Amino acid sequence: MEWSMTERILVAYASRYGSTEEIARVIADEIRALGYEVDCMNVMEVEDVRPYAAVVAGSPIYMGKWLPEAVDLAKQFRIALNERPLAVFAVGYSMKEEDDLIRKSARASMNELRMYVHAQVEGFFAGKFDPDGMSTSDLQIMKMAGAAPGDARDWTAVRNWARALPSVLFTLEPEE
Ligand SMILES: Cc1cc2nc3c(=O)[nH]c(=O)nc-3n(C[C@H](O)[C@H](O)[C@H](O)COP(=O)(O)O)c2cc1C
Repeated sequence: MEWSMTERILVAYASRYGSTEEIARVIADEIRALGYEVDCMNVMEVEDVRPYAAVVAGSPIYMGKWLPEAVDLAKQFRIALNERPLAVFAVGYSMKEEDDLIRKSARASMNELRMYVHAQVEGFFAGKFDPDGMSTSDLQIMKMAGAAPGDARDWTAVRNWARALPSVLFTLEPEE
């Protein structure tokens, strides 16, 4: 099948405090800069994935798992998602450090998702911990985990991942 540059790509994200949304928007901008049409929206706003030639979906990791609404997207649209190229990414604060165990647990955050869909590409990005505006219970959990506030997002890593996506997903380099 030939993919035309006018076909649309969906970037869908879940996000509790906005840091994953910002990563999704940068991913969308990078793909757009390659000449593709891109829609970027919260997973809860997605009505159908069939208008899209490919889908990129991401969620932050909370207590070792994707947010439920992001898993729901995969569950609800599993047939259509398995019929088109799919890339997924997880955002977690633990990933500010490089470590086999952290990697393993980040990969495990997608276990439930993998029950429904098969993604061709998986990405893992460090997130952000900003106590401002955070719920008391979430703040308590982060404090108990001994996390220090900070923004560990690596925009170069995000951009590089996004830029490589169309050629990987479509196995076709976009035309200049
Ligand atoms: C209650 C709570 C639990 C979290 N659990 C994890 C976790 O299991 N693994 C991880 O890497 N990060 C964890 N984080 C960090 C978030 O994934 C990180 O802050 C992310 O950037 C938040 O994304 P958001 O701003 O889009 O909601 C947790 C944060 C909170 C507040």
